[in-house]
Amino acid sequence: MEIKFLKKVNQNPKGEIFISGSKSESNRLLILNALFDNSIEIKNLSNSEDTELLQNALKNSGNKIDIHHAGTAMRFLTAYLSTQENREVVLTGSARMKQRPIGILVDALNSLGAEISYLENEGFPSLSIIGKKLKKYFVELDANISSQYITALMLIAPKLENGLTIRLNGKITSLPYLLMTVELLERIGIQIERSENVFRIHPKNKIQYQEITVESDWSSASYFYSLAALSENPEIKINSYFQNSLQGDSALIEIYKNHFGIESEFIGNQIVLRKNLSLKLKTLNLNLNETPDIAQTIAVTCAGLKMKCKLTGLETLSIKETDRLTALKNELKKVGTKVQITKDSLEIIDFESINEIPHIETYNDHRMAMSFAPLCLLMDLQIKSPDVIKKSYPDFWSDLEKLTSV
Ligand SMILES: O=C(O)C1=C[C@@H](OP(=O)(O)O)[C@@H](O)[C@H](O)C1
Ligand SMILES: C=C(OP(=O)(O)O)C(=O)O
Repeated sequence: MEIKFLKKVNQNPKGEIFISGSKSESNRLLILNALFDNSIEIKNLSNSEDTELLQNALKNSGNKIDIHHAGTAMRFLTAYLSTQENREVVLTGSARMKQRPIGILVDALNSLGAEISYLENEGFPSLSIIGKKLKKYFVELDANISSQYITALMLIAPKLENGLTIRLNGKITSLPYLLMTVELLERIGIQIERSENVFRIHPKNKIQYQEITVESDWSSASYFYSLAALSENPEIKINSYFQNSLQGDSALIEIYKNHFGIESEFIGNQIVLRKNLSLKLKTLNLNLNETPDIAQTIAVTCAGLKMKCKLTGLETLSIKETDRLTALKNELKKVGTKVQITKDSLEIIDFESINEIPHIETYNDHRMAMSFAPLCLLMDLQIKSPDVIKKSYPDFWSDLEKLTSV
């Protein structure tokens, strides 16, 4: 097994990096392009493996698509393929993908007239999808498991004959991702009305040719906020970000300012991260239901700073690339951090000294590798299967090195 040895770095991180486009925005725009005759010229598309997998899947006209571990792509393609008349496809994925639930989306699509069935376990991939013209225009579904199901429906909605009214039941999880979908649809000229938990998406057959520049990925930026927080005098420049972000993870600006003293100065589309050393660190209480992908980053920042915290709203973490709550508990222990978890929370309760170099397991989860890496400012550590980072951020190791080897 490949291992990355990270030697303790003595310098303060400094330098400039260019992070590629948001994986979430890119994946939405690729589906919209497939539906609307490539009318969008996408600039700064994500170079993540997940986006590449989706791009290849959309070019694949065969009858089997393996989407590996790309959850967003799996959900969006399920909806997309179910509307492609005269096509029959088996949509499958990695072993982990076959444990990530998709029943809520499949039920919703089948209730609209789709013909999707399970090839292995009920409620989970692999799927057999027979493309159909979906004629109904009302659907309701539970919104508390994954917002990706709802986005998947919203993306195909304008192409349905009568558009689609979506009623969401229960608490909406990961809400900013839904709002991102709404804003992107509106940007390409689709009309949407919302009243509380009901979204009405109007039909549209054609859109105008246009260029959209994807903002760089905020979840990827989180690791450098953590790096800044764990150092004394950082000066990290990250590109290219917008003051009006569609990405919920841009909440990092406020979270790292208020709790870790990291100031983000916008200079055009560049953000310069510096540290305000006068902020007194206090126990952190945060609900991360709207920003699940930065939970690991924040937990590890707290561990590195020996700062107690209680992170809540984490109920979706157990069905992501791995069970992220259990993975965090196991690996934080190796860096001397005692953690208690419940099904929706993580609490750092104590710290102890460690006598050996931690070997961090990554559980096929890119975010486990990247969230632990900034600890190299404090200790030597080893990260197993470092290539996992390619799922969202193939340049991560070289960018980290650039900032820590000045
Ligand atoms: O729509 C999206 O692009 C995403 C939605 C979120 O998933 P859930 O809605 O399942 O929490 C997030 O965790 C994922 O990385 C990307
Ligand atoms: C959860 C994630 O991705 P996905 O659900 O698309 O596999 C992620 O990138 O953290």
